[in-house]
Amino acid sequence: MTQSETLFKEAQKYIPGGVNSPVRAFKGVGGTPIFFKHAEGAYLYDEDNRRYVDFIGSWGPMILGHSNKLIKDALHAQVDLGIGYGAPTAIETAMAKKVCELVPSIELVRMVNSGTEATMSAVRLARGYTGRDKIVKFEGCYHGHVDSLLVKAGSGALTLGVPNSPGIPASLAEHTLTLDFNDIDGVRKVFDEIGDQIAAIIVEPVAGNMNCVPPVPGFLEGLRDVCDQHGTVLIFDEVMTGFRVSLGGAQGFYGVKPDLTALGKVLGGGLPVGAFGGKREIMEHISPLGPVYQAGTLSGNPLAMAAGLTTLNAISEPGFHDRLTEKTNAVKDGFKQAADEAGIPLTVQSAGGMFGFFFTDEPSVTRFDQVTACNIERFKAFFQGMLKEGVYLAPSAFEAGFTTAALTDEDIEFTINAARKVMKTL
Ligand SMILES: Cc1ncc(COP(=O)(O)O)c(C=O)c1O
Ligand SMILES: N[C@H](C=O)CCC(=O)O
Repeated sequence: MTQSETLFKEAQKYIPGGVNSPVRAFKGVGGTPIFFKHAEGAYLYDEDNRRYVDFIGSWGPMILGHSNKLIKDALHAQVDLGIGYGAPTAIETAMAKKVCELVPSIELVRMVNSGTEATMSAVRLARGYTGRDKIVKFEGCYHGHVDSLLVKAGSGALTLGVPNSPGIPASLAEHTLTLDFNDIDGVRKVFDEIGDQIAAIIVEPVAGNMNCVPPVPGFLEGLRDVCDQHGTVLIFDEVMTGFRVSLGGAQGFYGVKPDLTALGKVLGGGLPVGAFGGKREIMEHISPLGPVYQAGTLSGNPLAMAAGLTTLNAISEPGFHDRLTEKTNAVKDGFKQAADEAGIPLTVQSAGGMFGFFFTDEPSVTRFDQVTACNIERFKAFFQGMLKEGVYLAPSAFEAGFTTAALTDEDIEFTINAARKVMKTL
């Protein structure tokens, strides 16, 4: 037995399914999840001392790579000052200022502890602001495990076949309308009928929880237009895309301004952080300025702020995202070439520092039904083959992959050589 197998057996005695978040259980690919004990730069090291080139980066936050010295130093310095005070600190304001500078649609921002809290609070605010109950989301998009948003959801909910989770009252779910991602005509049709009842549209501007599906030209612009016409709040869930697709997130990359934005992942530099922010006029409805209640014992805690602000400063270095995108493109082109050489139909898509690959004949994947029609068995075999070769990809065909600044040319070459070898076995 490997150490991971032993540890997984023990974990299952005390933790549901042996994991603290479902996708980690490897149910989407089979086999035993790998237990890690150490990470450095582009690499993860498991309990059996095997090294893996990591393309998950703790599900996105580790954009600088693991155990980054700048972040470790910032954390050590903050620990010496105190771990948390439950009261205002200067670093929270510095963080909020930085977020507002990097994401110009955000005029006021509130820190929370996870992406889930960020989207949950943004939806509550949109409902409180408009006085309407209904919200629109898109099939295959995942916005955390928020009751109103776990309807036809992506990520682990899709991987495990429970996109509509039990435990959510029908009387709540009926306020969530789920439409097709990238279908602006479908959105317009619904808004023509009941637009005046819809509080918010929430969307992942690049869908990263049904693999990686960028918006088709006109989709995000169309959402902006529909929301303007109907007094509906447009929420971009940039928990995954924020500071990753570009320094200004997907909204900076595609040039469409939402009313509210949910952030997480990169924002916390690896610590548990989320945030929501946007137009001053809307954000002023949040407590204590306004009546929409929202709070958090550990919100804005100084350790998370130190790791997050250090990350945001580091990625603000000129050219950071160009270099990250180059790395992503090299991986993307390498996977495609490896597949072509082996005669395996593959489509690879990306946006900045995120990517996804689909075992399909379709030249591009823009719709949810195309995602689910892909060859999942081939994905599983590829995943397992790459794992054996020492490359750690997301353990589900419905998750995006992430590149980090720590990836070297040699790591990318190593990964592409592994892909060449594995593609030939599929
Ligand atoms: C787009 C998106 N929104 C929200 C979330 C929820 O974030 P968290 O897992 O930090 O609660 C995630 C990831 O889980 C995500 O990818
Ligand atoms: N797709 C999820 C977040 O982006 C994966 C993280 C998780 O749910 O554990």
